Amino acid sequence: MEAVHFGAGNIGRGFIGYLLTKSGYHVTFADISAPLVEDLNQFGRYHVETLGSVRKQEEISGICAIRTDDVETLERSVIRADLITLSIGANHLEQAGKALRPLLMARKEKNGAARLDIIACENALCATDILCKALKEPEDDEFNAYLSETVGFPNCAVDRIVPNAAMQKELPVDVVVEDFFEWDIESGKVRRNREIANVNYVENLAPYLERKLFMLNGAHAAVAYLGCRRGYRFVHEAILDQSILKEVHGFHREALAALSKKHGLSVEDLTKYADQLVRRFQNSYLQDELCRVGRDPIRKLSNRERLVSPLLLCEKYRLPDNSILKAIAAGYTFDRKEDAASVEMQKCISNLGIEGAVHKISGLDEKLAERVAKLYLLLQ
Ligand SMILES: NC(=O)c1ccc[n+]([C@@H]2O[C@H](COP(=O)([O-])OP(=O)(O)OC[C@H]3O[C@@H](n4cnc5c(N)ncnc54)[C@H](O)[C@@H]3O)[C@@H](O)[C@H]2O)c1
Ligand SMILES: O=P(O)(O)OC[C@@H](O)[C@@H](O)[C@H](O)[C@H](O)CO
Repeated sequence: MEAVHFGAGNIGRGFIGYLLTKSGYHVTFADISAPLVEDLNQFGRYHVETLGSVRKQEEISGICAIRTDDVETLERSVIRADLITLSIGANHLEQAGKALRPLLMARKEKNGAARLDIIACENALCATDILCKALKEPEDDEFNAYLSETVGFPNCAVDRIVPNAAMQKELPVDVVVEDFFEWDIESGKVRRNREIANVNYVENLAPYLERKLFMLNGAHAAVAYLGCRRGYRFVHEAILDQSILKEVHGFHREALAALSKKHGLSVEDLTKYADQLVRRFQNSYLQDELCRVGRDPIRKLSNRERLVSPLLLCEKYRLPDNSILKAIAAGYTFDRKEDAASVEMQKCISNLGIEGAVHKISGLDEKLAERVAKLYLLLQ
């Protein structure tokens, strides 16, 4: 089985490429970064080092890589692929969909009968749907019919903490990961790849996806933004701070009450899930930097994302929401010169004031924007 994976970054190498190779796929990475592609081709392998109380190193071999601007080579790989996956960042999906369209048109001509699945493995609600929408050509019924009949577009939830590796690496393309992983894929939309090892194929993805995005990524963002305020560098340091831990517990209580109400999930199971998340955040071996976890605050603070979505669910069910609001307020204080979105967000706050910025970026109404603004001022 042939897989093409777009985005040979942390999660691409540390989780998707890792699991697909272990499931017997030959993985070809496609990336915009020329040096990364060169390194992957030079070594043809990399190590995945699991960091925790037990350490282990595994070698992933037999892989290769293509630059996304090497369109001819990429087209050949897309034509023969059984599976295409992506982890390039949710913001890049639209552009990637447009770039993938001519490659799939070529596949339709040369290998049109072969089934294929395309799965976007990003932290976003229904990332594959975003890609699929960008791929379709409004004027081309024949191409759209080909996609509908032959290509599966399952959404998924993807979970493994893969930080930027701080330690000395044997190869420049080696990655470090935590022990835990979970990949939930929408089973009804799969056309071909039904046996990826250790994947949880589920009929109804929404509870899994929202649980992961709200409880892991939402609380992770809260740790990052509150932790940066207090001058911490790493997730495991920030979560040791009792005042931050208290906010994380509060965030989890609020988000899990809303998730339980919406999806009928048991509070007890969600509480166990939350406890496990805190233990994962406490993993000091990972050396996961708060600036990675908080990166791109405009995306994280937007409307259909990890912080505002659970807030709106709490509003809908009239549930307590103060810790989620506090995490959002802390998000607006994120100010890192190296993070372009944080610079843009700070400019937006200077131009519109905090309430105006919250309205623009998070799409919150006057009442909620005012509550965020009050908490934001308290954090200053
Ligand atoms: N790192 C994690 O812990 C983790 C876990 C779960 C999900 N994710 C999600 O996975 C995605 C990637 O995150 P990451 O941490 O691996 O980031 P990363 O920056 O390490 O990797 C992203 C890679 O995508 C490449 N890229 C960007 N645009 C591209 C394009 N159009 N075509 C091909 N390659 C492109 C970049 O060059 C880079 O190598 C994000 O959506 C993130 O939210 C990350
Ligand atoms: O990747 P982001 O920027 O959407 O979010 C940062 C982290 O919360 C995220 O990468 C987690 O480490 C990951 O989602 C764990 O599965």
